[in-house]
Amino acid sequence: MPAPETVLSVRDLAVRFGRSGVRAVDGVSFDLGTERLGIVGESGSGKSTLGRAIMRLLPNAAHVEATTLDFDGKPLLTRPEREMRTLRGNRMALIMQDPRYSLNPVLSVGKQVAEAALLHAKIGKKDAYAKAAEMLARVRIADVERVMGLYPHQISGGMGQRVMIAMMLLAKPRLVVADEPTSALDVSVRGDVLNLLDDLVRENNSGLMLISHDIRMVAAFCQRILVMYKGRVVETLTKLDEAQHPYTRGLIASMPDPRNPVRRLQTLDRRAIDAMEART
Ligand SMILES: Nc1ncnc2c1ncn2[C@@H]1O[C@H](COP(=O)(O)OP(=O)(O)OP(=O)(O)O)[C@@H](O)[C@H]1O
Repeated sequence: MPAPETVLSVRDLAVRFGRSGVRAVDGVSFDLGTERLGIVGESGSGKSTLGRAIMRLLPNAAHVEATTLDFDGKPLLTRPEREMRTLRGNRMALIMQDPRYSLNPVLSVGKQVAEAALLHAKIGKKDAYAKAAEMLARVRIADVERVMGLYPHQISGGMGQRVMIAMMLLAKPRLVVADEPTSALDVSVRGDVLNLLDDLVRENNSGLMLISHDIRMVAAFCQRILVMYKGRVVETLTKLDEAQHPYTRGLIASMPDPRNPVRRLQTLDRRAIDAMEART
């Protein structure tokens, strides 16, 4: 029986696309507590597939297997889709790269945050708009009245992520999966969005999976990092200078270092990485 603070328990999770397809996720195991866990890897390493498998949001062509995939101590893989929909709207939340795809395009920002308030804050219609305005101010949107009247296509990516986080402050999810939540944003607002995400998970005692290709950003924000290569976890780190695997070192060397921006970036030495993987 997992400890009460275990949000998610994953053992031997594997995902295949198509009958004979390669394993996009291959034997991944980890526990997530009420912590910030980073999932990093290059493009195609299986990060998003892992996040979506946990949310049960993969297309039908995906075959998902695991010896354990428990959320709050209960198995996820056998839950009916109806239950999953309820879970996703309440206890589990997904933040994607472009928030405009997660927001309802035909509802104004004010209306959709007010609907979230009606659903989760157990208040009447009259108070829902006031609550929505309060939440939008909490995510540091300055001109709340104006923004409430806008539609998702009229707001910036950074504003969209703030609106998503405002709705999650109402839903109080136990698990937040954030898949590249800042990669489409201007550098100037990335830090603000990460800080809001931090407030969200701290306030609700949630577990956070932060998926990103940017190992430096993840290391600055998360307490633990799983490094993925070809669907497998090759290394778990708490700090970048613990990295032993040539792939992890390659990922670090291939990302710009804000303290040393003129350094020449390296490319991955795939021969060394594959030789190391063949030994394990
Ligand atoms: N719907 C799908 N059908 C078939 N193959 C897929 C599907 N989704 C992902 N894959 C494959 O699974 C592997 C892992 O992809 P995934 O998107 O999880 O990687 P990623 O690390 O998140 O990369 P990126 O950062 O580019 O999104 C890739 O080889 C990809 O082509």
